[in-house]
Amino acid sequence: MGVEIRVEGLTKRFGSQVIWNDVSLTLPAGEISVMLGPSGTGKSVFLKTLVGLLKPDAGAIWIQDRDLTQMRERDLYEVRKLFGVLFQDGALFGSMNLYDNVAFPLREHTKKSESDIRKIVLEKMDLVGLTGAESKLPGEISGGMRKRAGLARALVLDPEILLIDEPDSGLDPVRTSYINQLFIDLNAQIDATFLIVTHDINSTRTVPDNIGLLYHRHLAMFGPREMLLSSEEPVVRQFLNAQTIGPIGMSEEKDADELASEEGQELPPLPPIPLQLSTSDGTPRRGERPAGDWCRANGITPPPGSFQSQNAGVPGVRHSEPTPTAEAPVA
Ligand SMILES: Nc1ncnc2c1ncn2[C@@H]1O[C@H](COP(=O)(O)OP(=O)(O)OP(=O)(O)O)[C@@H](O)[C@H]1O
Repeated sequence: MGVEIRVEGLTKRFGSQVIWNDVSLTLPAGEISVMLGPSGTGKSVFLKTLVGLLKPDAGAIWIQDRDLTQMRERDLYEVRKLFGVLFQDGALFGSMNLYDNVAFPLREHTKKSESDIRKIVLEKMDLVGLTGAESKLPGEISGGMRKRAGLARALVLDPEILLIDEPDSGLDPVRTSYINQLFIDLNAQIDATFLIVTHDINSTRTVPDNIGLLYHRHLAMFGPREMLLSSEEPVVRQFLNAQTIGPIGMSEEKDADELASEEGQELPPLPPIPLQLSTSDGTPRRGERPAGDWCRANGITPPPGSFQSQNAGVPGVRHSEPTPTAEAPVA
């Protein structure tokens, strides 16, 4: 059973540099949320703060009625066991084979016997489609396989919360689709609360139950997928629809001259809201809602053509309904 995380008024600074200010949101238990934002807006810092690796300058992080920001190191150590974290590169030990990498947290944090460890490691490797690759070294496999090995390792302690930093960085579109499907299937199976940091708009439009956008040192918006995909708020609209017209420029904010030059230009229409990815075997997920539910409940007319396909509706989109399989190693 995943747990809810409630973030209240969180602020993080490094010296005089404010990373983000007064961030408040609730990651609903068992649901998949995505955090987006231009480079350098502090998405990774947000993940590290949630897991207690960085201390915020103000605010609270409530997990199971306890504020993580006020905990002593010993309690923090216990609470961290609720988390599984997948770092960008999988953070595998290069000299250990995949089996030993995945077994590592069990050997470090539990007193389980090697035969129990073996059962768990093989089960998690199977879950991420890596059966048979146990003896490979991280350097011998593709980036996608490394990420899945990192995911298996993040799963061995049966986390309630899974934090995933840019799972698609360095992956081609097909492998990104495989890993997206894997997240949906895993979420149904383990029912943990997922937070995924990504730059990939197509994944953002089809995978999560909720979307957040960090921009210009604050949380521009956080809410259900349909709310953000139908939003007319300029920053949200521009970012989620990968458009050039809007307040976001090449180096974060456009200046007054750049904005003035856009005056009178018509915004491209909002693309259709795609169907959300469903599990490969039809198993329902806790966060899943009927298509169009949020729009109906809030009296919003979705863009024409919405909820007709999983086409993400923005340039460069892929059509795919992948199922997880092993990938060929990259030479
Ligand atoms: N330990 C640290 N000490 C000082 N500054 C830091 C530290 N960690 C991150 N920063 C700064 O915080 C800002 C946000 O970094 P972060 O890596 O969280 O951004 P991001 O949104 O994840 O970027 P990207 O999308 O490019 O990965 C950057 O300016 C970075 O230099």
